[in-house]
Amino acid sequence: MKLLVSPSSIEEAKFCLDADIIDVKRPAEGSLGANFPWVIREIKKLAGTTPVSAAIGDYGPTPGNAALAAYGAACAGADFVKIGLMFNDKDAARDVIEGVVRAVKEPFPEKTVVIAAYSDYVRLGTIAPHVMSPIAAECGADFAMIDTGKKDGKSTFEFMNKEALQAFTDQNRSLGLGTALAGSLKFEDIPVLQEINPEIIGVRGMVCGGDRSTMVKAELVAKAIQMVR
Ligand SMILES: O=C[C@H](O)COP(=O)(O)O
Repeated sequence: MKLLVSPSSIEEAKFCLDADIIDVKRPAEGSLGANFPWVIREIKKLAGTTPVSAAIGDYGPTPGNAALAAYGAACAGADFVKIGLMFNDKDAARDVIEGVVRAVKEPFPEKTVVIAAYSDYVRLGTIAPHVMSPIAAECGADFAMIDTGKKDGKSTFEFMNKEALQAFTDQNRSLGLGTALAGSLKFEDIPVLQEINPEIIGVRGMVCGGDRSTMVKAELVAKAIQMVR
């Protein structure tokens, strides 16, 4: 299980260099809010051989917008391009995922596409993670992810229990997809996450000390790395 940490700036990224994946985002623009291409570029330089991920946003059914943003993130240097589906329509999900996969993989076949659905999909009225995964697999994406869509401090574990997260991870494995789990995860969730054993867990609030709108703290990143490895 690898640790993905989400800094929101170049300054914060300096505290995340020992994580397995550095995930560039702009929390002020939503759960998977996109940061600027120059920030992705600078963090990629800073990261050296550590893979860099970039969130491109929480999207409605707008495949053109999503594909262009995905291409932009890949051109800026992201090794992982991550999109959230903030709508509930299977056909539209297929269009968005197809667009994003093609935009990234045609020029950069080695890059990784991550499709996120939200653990709080019922309250958001968005596509369920287990419905999204088979579509992501059919379209050639690499990872299916769960995150919380509304960042109000409620954790993914408040919306999906261990069994549901395990079923999602197993389903993805059988579809040939990797799994990333996130959503206000806490240090005390790490043992159960290790039992579920997704390929990646993603954190921000945990390494900010609980409030994801504050700065990432180097000592909390070190603690998370030590607990995960
Ligand atoms: O990709 C993972 C997210 O950045 C998780 O953020 P969070 O832990 O604050 O919910």
